[in-house]
Formats: sequence, structure tokens, C-alpha cells
Amino acid sequence: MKTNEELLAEIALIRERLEEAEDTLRAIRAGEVDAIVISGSDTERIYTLEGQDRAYRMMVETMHEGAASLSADGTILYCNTRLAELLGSSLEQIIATPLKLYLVPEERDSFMNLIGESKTERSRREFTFVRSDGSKLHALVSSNTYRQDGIETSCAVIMDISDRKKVEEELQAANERLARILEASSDGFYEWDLIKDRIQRSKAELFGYSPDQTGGVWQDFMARLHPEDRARVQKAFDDHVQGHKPVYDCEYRAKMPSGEWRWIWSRGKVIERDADGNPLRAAGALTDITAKREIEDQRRRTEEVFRAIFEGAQDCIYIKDHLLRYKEVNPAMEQLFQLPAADIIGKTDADLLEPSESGYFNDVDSRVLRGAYIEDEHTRRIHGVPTTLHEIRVPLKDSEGNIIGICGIARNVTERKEQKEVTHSQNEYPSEAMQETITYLRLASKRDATILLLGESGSGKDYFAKFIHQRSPRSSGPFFAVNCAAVAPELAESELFGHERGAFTGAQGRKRGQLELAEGGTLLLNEVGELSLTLQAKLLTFLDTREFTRVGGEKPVSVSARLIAATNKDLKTEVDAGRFRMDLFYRLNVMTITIPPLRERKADIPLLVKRILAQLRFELQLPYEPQLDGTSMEILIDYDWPGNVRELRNVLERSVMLSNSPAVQIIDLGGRSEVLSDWSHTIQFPKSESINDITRNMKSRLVSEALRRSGGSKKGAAKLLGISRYSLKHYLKTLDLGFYGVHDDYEM
Ligand SMILES: Nc1ncnc2c1ncn2[C@@H]1O[C@H](COP(=O)(O)OP(=O)(O)OP(=O)(O)O)[C@@H](O)[C@H]1O
Repeated sequence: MKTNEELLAEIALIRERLEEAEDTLRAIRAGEVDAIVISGSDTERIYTLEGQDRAYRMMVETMHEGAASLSADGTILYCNTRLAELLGSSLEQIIATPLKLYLVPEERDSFMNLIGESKTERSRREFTFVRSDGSKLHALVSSNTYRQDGIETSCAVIMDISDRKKVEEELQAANERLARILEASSDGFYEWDLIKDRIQRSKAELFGYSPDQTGGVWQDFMARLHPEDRARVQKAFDDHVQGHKPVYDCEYRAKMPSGEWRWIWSRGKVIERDADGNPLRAAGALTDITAKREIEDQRRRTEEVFRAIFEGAQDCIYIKDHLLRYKEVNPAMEQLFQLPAADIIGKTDADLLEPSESGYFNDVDSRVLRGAYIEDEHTRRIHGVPTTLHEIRVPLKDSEGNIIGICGIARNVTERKEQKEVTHSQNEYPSEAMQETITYLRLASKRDATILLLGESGSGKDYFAKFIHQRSPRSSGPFFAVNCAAVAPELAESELFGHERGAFTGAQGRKRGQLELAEGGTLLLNEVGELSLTLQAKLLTFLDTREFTRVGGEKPVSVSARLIAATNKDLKTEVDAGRFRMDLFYRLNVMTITIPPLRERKADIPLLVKRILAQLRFELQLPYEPQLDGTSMEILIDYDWPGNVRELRNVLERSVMLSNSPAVQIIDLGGRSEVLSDWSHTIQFPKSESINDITRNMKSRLVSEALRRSGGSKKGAAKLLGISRYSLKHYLKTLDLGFYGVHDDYEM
């Protein structure tokens, strides 16, 4: 029978144990423990406490983690099913086995030490258990040993920390990866302890800071900044710290340890604050953007230069987008349209021009959007005034080469065009032959078909080709003429069809041929019979497809130009002799008009004389109106004119120059008057003319005279002038003498 004291002591012990158990349960509920191990040197003693033992057993069984009691040498005397589960075993298998055997061998001693240490104070340590299937269990073992009546009772708590361990490992791996990435990146980075003002972690080689920097970073950093940037950097940082900006982002110039100034882009944020919101730590990245800033500066400067050109240019410059809306126009463009830029931008030509005109531009622009480079001359009505623009349009591409719009440069050539057209006023000819021809010419001008003009040299084929052009729907476009006989054979293809850069020796840049230049207008091929058979084939292809390739090029170039061919040869005979392609002949011979020779339309001579004298007055800038006397006119009408109107013009020009007065006397007709032995010329020097104009006129006269003396032979004329045949050809071209009908001494 137990004494009252003994019973009271037992009750106190049970109460104490129950309190412990409650603590443990509270800890279990709070999720702090995963397992409890009860060990003691006198388990007998525990088992005799039946009620208490039941309470324990209940407690350990209701725990959702394992628990066991161990003998002094660590043998499992009792455990719950959860521990068996955790160790991947059954209760029967693990009871009576030493728990340390489930540990990885290297941790067994440590485990026994823990049990020993727990005699004096509760001890915890992490251990790695090996389950029966070989997998590992990471656990935190907490052991507590009680001594009661000389009996040691240990209570150990085991926490399954496998998940936490996994997260920790992953975190560590991520940290290592991050460290490697940061190491590999060209950016600098930092983690900055704001309280101690020291860099905790950095790859701030940029500034020469190292992780073991002792502090005082901010002051040092500020001192390294460019004085102009300091206030900005401070503000960006303060704005972020005070919560006005979610991140700190700033560009500044900093002096490197080498003494060199570099542009740095810095962005970062506060990553830790105290309970009052004061910043504790910040982290961020630093990028050296010096190269980028230099490129940007260069681009800015280029843009400024471009702006200056764009705004100061006399020529109209514009940019259109892919829908052909004006995106940018320069002041010259505003002047042309007499509208402010704001009223042009966003509009298309359809909004700004008359409908009959905008259609043509739309067509040309569409081709540029498909990749064509188009140069043309076109007359449009702007505020009712016919305005002729020489315009170059090129496609605008983005960085990937996609066409995103058009850039155009246009020069207003209205004045030049008006001057040129003085010679092309309305014709009314008294002769029947010419009246009939004019009827055909007018008819031809209404259609867009290819025309073949026949007629003797100098009869006016070139003149009437312009006549057709000016009355055709293409009159607002350019008129170009090529004299096939005057171009060296090896250059003929390039002259006509253009060439790409490097197409042949001397082809330094891309050149557009006459055909391309005649875009939107008319091209006259004079002396078409002189074209080589190869070029005849190329021309035929163009007539069939409206496309050709430049010399040395592969991309087909499409051109909308009307072709007028002219010749003084009998093309049929040329076909029979195998010198002209029959298919081309039939292709050209669709609408053939013959210009009658002057001897068959002598009734026109007075009209022609009047017109040519008016032209000469303009061209020679005479202060008076030259007039022929009656007898001179008779001489002219009597003459047979083998050289046709050209000869008439030459005679009149020489007579006007030599007469040097309003009364013009005919001299040197058909070579009957004396050939001047000396090269003598009268020079007019009106105030408006510069020395360049005068020497140009002089050269023009000398060349004309040499050609007259050589009977039209270029070789002879070049010899007389003491220059090469090609220099002479250059003069013929630059002095606008290209169509003097002179004959050459070689075949094309
Ligand atoms: N009807 C005309 N009115 C005024 N000038 C004319 C007329 N016809 C021709 N001319 C002038 O005569 C000269 C020769 O004319 P054009 O060059 O047109 O002849 P062509 O038949 O083309 O000669 P070629 O076959 O040699 O090239 C030019 O100066 C031209 O301006």
C-alpha cells in the first residue's frame, strides 16, 4: 500500500509529465516538432507508471510524426508507427534495434554525443537517416534527458526537415548560379549595407570596390561622379528611398580608378527596410554604357547635320510612309505647296493635288514602294500654276531591309522648262505636205503607241518628236533623246539602259540610262538604224515587257516611257541587208510618220525663217530683232536645202552672227559664198552674261563652225579643232549640240 506522500509524489510526477506532454502537444500542434523519442535508463520505471505510460502512448500515437523510447545505449525500446514510417520500416523491425544504425555512419557518434549532451540541457542537431529503401531522411533531432529518482529519462524531438533541406539546397544552388551569372556578365553589381555604408557583395570592378571594402562608400562614390551629374544621382536615389519611385534608375559619368571617365547606367532598389521603413540594404546593377552613349552622341550630331540640310535645302525634301502619307516635309516643300508643314503632314498627293495629277504620282510611288529608284521630271498644277519638278524618289528601308516608305528630293525646274519650250510653240504650216504631216503628228500625240519618224537628216524628226511629246498625256514628264550614231558602240548599252557599279572598268557608280531617265515621259531614239543587233534585241524585249536590266545588273528595272524611234535610213533595206531585226522593224513600224524634206515644202520657209530668227535672238541674247530683207528670202526659197531645216538654221545663225545688225544678209549658202579663211567671231557681251556663258557660246560656235567646215564629219571637225573625237563628242553633248546630224566615221 502506498503512502500518501508516495501517491502525492506520483501524482506530481504524472502532472509534470502531462504538462511536458501538453507542451509537446502544443509544439506538435504549432508544427514545431515532427517526432518525439522517449529514452530512459530505467524504462521499467516508466512502464510501471501505467496511467502515465498510457498517457504517453496515447500522446505519441496521436502525434502525426514518429516517437520512440531508447535504452541508454540508444536501442529503441518503444516507438510509434510514424517513426517506423519515417524510417521506411515496421514497428516490429525497428523495436529493439539501436536508432543510430539508421543514421549515415559518419553521424552515429555525433548522435550518441547528442544523447549524452541532452542529460544536461535540451540539445538539437540535424541528422541524416537512411531508410530501408536507401533514400535519405533529413531530420532535426531534439533530445531532452530527465533525471528523476536517479533514473534518466530522455525526451527527444525529431523534425523531418527533408523539405526544408531541399529548399535550402535549391536556394544554395540558385545562389551559386546567380553568382556564376553575375561573374560572367559584363555588368557590375552590388549589395550595399546602408547602415554600415559598405558594399557587401560586388563585382564593382568598374569602381575598383571589393567585397572587403571597409565602408564610407557613398562619399567616395559621390566624389567619383562628374560634378554635373551629382545632384541628379542624389535626387534619383532620394526619390526611390522616399518611395516616390519604385526603382532607382540613373545614368552618370564616373571617374574610374584608371582616371578615365565612363558613362554608367545604374539601376537598383532598397531590398530591406526596418519596421519603421528606414532602408537597411540596397542592391543593383551597373552597366558601362560609354560606347552606347558615344554612338548616341554621334547619331545626335548626324541628325543635327541632317536637320540643317533638310531645313536649309533649296530643293524640296520629303518623306512618305507606306500609305504614301507625307511624314516629313522641309521648308522648301512648304513653300512649294504654300502650306505649313502641319497642313501637309498626314496627307497624300490625292489630298493635295488635282485628281488628274495625283494618279500618276500614286503609280510612281507604288513602284518605289516595290523597290524601284525613280527619277523623273513632271509638271503638276500647284494652286493652279503649272510647276515642273525634277524629282528623285528612293525607297526607305528599316534595319531589316523592309521598305517602310519613300524619301523624295525634288527641284523646281519650271523656269528652265519654260525657256526650253520657247522653241516649241504651236505650228501652222502653209505647205500642204506639212499640213498633212501635222495631222498625223497630232493624231500620234493622242495615243501612247510607239512611233517611227522617218525623214532626211535635218528635216526635223527630233523637233517633231518633241512636238508629239508636248501634246501627249506624258507632256508633264521628261523628254530625252539619244543619238544612237553618236555614242561609242561599247558605251551604247550603258548609255541607253544604264549600268550598275563596277559593271565594267570605269563604271564607278550606278548610272541610270536614258530610258530610265525618261520615266513618265518620252524617249527619242534618233538614228535607231545604227543600233547594234544586240541592243536591238534588248530594245525589243523592253518594248514587249516594259522591263530591262542595267549593264552588270540582274534585277529587272521597269520603266513607263514612251518610245519614238527616228531614222533617215530606209529600215526595210536595212532589214533585207541583215543589219536590222525584222521583228523590231515590225514592232516600230506600227505608226510611221514621214517628215517631208524642206525642198518639198518651200512654202514653209518664210514661217521657218521667222521662227528661227526669233529663237536665235533669244539664244544669242541679241538686243535687237534680226530681220531678212526681201531678196535674201528669195535666195532661201530658191535654194534646194539638202541639209533641210538644220541647214536653214545654220545658214541663218551664221548670217545673224556675221551681220552683227538687225538687217540680216544671207551669206555662205550651201558653201557657195566664200569659206572664211580665219576663225573669226563677233562676241556679244550683254550685262547679264558671265564670262562662262560667253566662252560656252564661243565653244559652241567653234564646234559648229568646225563641223560645217568638215561637212559634218566628226573626225574632220575634231582634227580642225585639235581635239580628240571623244572630246568633240563631249562638247556636242555638254554644249547641247548633240543632234546636229553630224555623221560619224564608225559603225555602232
Ligand atoms: N519646224 C521647225 N521649226 C523650227 N525649227 C525646226 C523645225 N524643224 C527642224 N527645226 C530645227 O532644225 C534643226 C534640225 O532638226 P532636227 O534635229 O529635228 O532634225 P532631224 O531630222 O532630227 O535630224 P537628224 O536626222 O540629223 O538627227 C534643229 O535645230 C531644229 O530645231
